[in-house]
Amino acid sequence: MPAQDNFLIKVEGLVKSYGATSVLKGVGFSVARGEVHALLGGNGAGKSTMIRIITGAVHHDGGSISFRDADGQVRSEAEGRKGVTVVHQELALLPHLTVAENIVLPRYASGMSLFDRKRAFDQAFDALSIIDSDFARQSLHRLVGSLSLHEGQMVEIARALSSGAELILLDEPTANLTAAETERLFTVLRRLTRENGLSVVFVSHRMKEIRQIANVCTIIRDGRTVVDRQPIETLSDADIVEKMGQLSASLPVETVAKPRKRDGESLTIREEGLEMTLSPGTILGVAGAPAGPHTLIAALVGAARAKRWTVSMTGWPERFSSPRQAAHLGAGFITGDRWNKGVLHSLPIIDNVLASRRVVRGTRFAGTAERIECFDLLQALKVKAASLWDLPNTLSGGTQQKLLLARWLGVPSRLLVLEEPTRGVDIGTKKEIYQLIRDMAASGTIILWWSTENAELMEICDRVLAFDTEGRCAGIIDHDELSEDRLAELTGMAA
Ligand SMILES: Nc1ncnc2c1ncn2[C@@H]1O[C@H](COP(=O)(O)OP(=O)(O)OP(=O)(O)O)[C@@H](O)[C@H]1O
Repeated sequence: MPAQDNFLIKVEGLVKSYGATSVLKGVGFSVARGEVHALLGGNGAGKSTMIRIITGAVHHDGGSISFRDADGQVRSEAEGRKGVTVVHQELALLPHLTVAENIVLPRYASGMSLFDRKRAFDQAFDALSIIDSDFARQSLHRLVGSLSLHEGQMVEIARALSSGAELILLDEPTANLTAAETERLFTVLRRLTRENGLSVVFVSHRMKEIRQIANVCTIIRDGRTVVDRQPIETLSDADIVEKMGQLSASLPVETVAKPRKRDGESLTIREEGLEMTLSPGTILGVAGAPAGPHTLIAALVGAARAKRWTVSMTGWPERFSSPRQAAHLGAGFITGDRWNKGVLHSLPIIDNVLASRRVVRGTRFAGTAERIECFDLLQALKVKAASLWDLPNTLSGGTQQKLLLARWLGVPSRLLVLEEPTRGVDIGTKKEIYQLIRDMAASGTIILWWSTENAELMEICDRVLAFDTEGRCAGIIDHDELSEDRLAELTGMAA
């Protein structure tokens, strides 16, 4: 452990409230040079709030932040912050600029620098090549607005890695990255911490990845530090879960599955050379880089432009004409692009939760019965909101994800399509969500679940449809044959 004065950053007694809500109640946190530090805690514990205070985006009400240079000399907050960069859960890219412009923009922050296009493109190419040189070659001139969420994530991470920062704060960076991209990112982080003394703060709810990359961890619970700079290998998963106050995650999982309703309608999905019939209650996992899964998902939710896939189910057309038609006919959808396509930012929590019900039922306003329904749904998902009428941006990222899930819970659907449904959700709640989805399957709903987290697919799915990196179907694996190796082989993502 470094000497007391050798920390790059030290946060002490940090306090922050929003109105009557006390969020940080004296948090302490420090990061040494050259370490990968896991910052852990359940949804709403205060991790993002602390990160925003460190970067200066949010003011704190009390406590202190101090920065030191490599010689241990104290720096001003303004000077220290110059060495800090952050990748937030929600991407912060400018859609009307190209990929290259987005990557180099922070280097022109003074407003006085002249923009040298050739140099900028070279710098951006180098930055993006750190993660994926093919993607770098193809994408530099593309507008960021035309990128998928997954591509945007790579651009944002490349920008941070190439910024020359001494400290990178990564808030759930691997959601939307495939296993191979995550492995490449980790290789780069290991190299930069070892060779350049870069410090990394890694916020994640994916235990396996936390153990792969982090040396040390701090756990925050309800606005207070409960574990301070402890080497991660000294804590078992159960210890971490217990310290986070997530006892539900360590409860035994249901070993006897509920009997599934199998006598309803089956769904057949088809493309050239592939036909697959899903009986009611099937949970079909979808694995692989987004190119393939996205075409299938778009077809199932009425958003496809290409005519690659057709579906057949009684009362359904071969291809949905719109998302509205799909929803009316019983195909629900939870997008993986929470920020742009999921959360209704200017509407209160209650409207966010009831959105799907309103489309299906054709209602517009929240009556007393709907308010009670919304309240019950939030309770089922353990969402703590001061009021149903607050805006969703008063909730933490993982809690916003729960709002999207609440939208479809209990809505009688024939099919529910889920893209990374547990993104940013804490370990305890993940288990509860698995159970809720299993219950929906038991009532006969067919579930299609795309995830970049293989462990999750192996836990929840009856079968997995794997796509290769070109977007072609590479194979179907039954639950009993599922393994990390098999998934890596079929998706072309062996690390
Ligand atoms: N602008 C705001 N107004 C009111 N409350 C807020 C605001 N921003 C955050 N909060 C509250 O602060 C608490 C901590 O949120 P924060 O985003 O820091 O949690 P987190 O630990 O990052 O959670 P997650 O793992 O879900 O991202 C939450 O209860 C949240 O509702």
